[in-house]
Amino acid sequence: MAPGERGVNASAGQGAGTRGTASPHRTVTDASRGALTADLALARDGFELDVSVALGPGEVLALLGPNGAGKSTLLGLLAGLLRPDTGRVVLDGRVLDEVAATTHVRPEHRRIGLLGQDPCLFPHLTAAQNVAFGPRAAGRPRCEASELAGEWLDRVGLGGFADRRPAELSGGQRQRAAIARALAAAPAVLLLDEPFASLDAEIVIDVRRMLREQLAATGTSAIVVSHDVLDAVVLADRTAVLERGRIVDEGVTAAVLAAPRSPFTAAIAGVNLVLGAAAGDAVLAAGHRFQGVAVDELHDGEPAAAVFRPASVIVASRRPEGTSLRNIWSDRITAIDPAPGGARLRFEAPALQADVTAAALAELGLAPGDDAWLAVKAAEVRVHAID
Ligand SMILES: Nc1ncnc2c1ncn2[C@@H]1O[C@H](COP(=O)(O)OP(=O)(O)OP(=O)(O)O)[C@@H](O)[C@H]1O
Repeated sequence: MAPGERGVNASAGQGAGTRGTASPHRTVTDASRGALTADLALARDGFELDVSVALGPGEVLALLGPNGAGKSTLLGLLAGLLRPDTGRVVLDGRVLDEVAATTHVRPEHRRIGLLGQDPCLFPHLTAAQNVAFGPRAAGRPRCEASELAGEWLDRVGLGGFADRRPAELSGGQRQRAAIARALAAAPAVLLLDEPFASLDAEIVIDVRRMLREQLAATGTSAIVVSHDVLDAVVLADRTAVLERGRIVDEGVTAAVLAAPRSPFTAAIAGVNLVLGAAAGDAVLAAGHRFQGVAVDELHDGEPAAAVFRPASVIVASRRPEGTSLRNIWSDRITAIDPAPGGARLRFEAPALQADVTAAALAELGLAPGDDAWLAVKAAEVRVHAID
């Protein structure tokens, strides 16, 4: 593959569509490294995971989803810490798990690194010794491993901190050292489970940028579990959304956010999502017709979604009269939350949100439990098919 060419082909899902092919961030340096396919099922205490994931060489996939969706379980299976009930994991042509053939490669021999939100550095070793640990364990001579550790600490911006122990580093520096340690072991795939969750917001920006640069420079494939949509936007080529053990949305990150298929995806994208049945360029849902602009080929009666921004919703205490607005309905307010410049009103059925200015809220005189009239211009509503 030519430098700069992007050869990604992640697909994950049980019926969820895969959107787009562009891959914005990656420069793949080793086309044969980090190609992962996994079909996995695991049932445990009432929870069932059933997913297919495919990761191209050097590709970064963001895995988003609500609490308890199974994100950490999936990473545990890929890392070899958990054994699937059924399924298969193949990395660069090598079978790591094949339940039918009782094949299971142990975690330390899979070439898959796992990094959690806690850096888990050895407390009694210096930063340099921590980073040298993987190369030493892989049989590199001490001086070579130490030289490599020095190079890695430079790469992650810790050049002057080689002799410090973890307790003498800040949280951000510890996570940088942990990323250096993970990458110094030269994994084909790096799994990151909420790697920035314990860091302050301003530090996250720098550490996230550093991680993106180093993944790209090394051509390491990665799956990043996160609750933060920015991780998907900044780090990932593609995004998959996991809910209740199934992948419900997957594709190029921008496409997933622009045309969400699940309420969780819509929430992280900051848009309203009304799921229903297609009728012309509209969606029939909750007894209303949401007229919009079709961005997909729609088939009457087939599942479809209407997507619009909370700021596009007009809120009134009386039914708007004599207007050209096509979409007008009433709904009950469940909550009013502060929002930049005013308030965000949450509604019951269909469940959606509207942003109003503080002045408009005062004029409306509405409170939770009240019914309000809502309207949105058809031009502001995107309608897409759900396949
Ligand atoms: N060790 C365990 N034994 C049994 N069930 C578990 C275990 N760990 C997690 N679970 C259950 O498996 C399901 C998936 O959990 P998992 O931790 O994978 O979700 P998650 O998406 O990573 O959630 P979060 O975002 O909260 O970390 C949940 O129902 C959880 O209660």
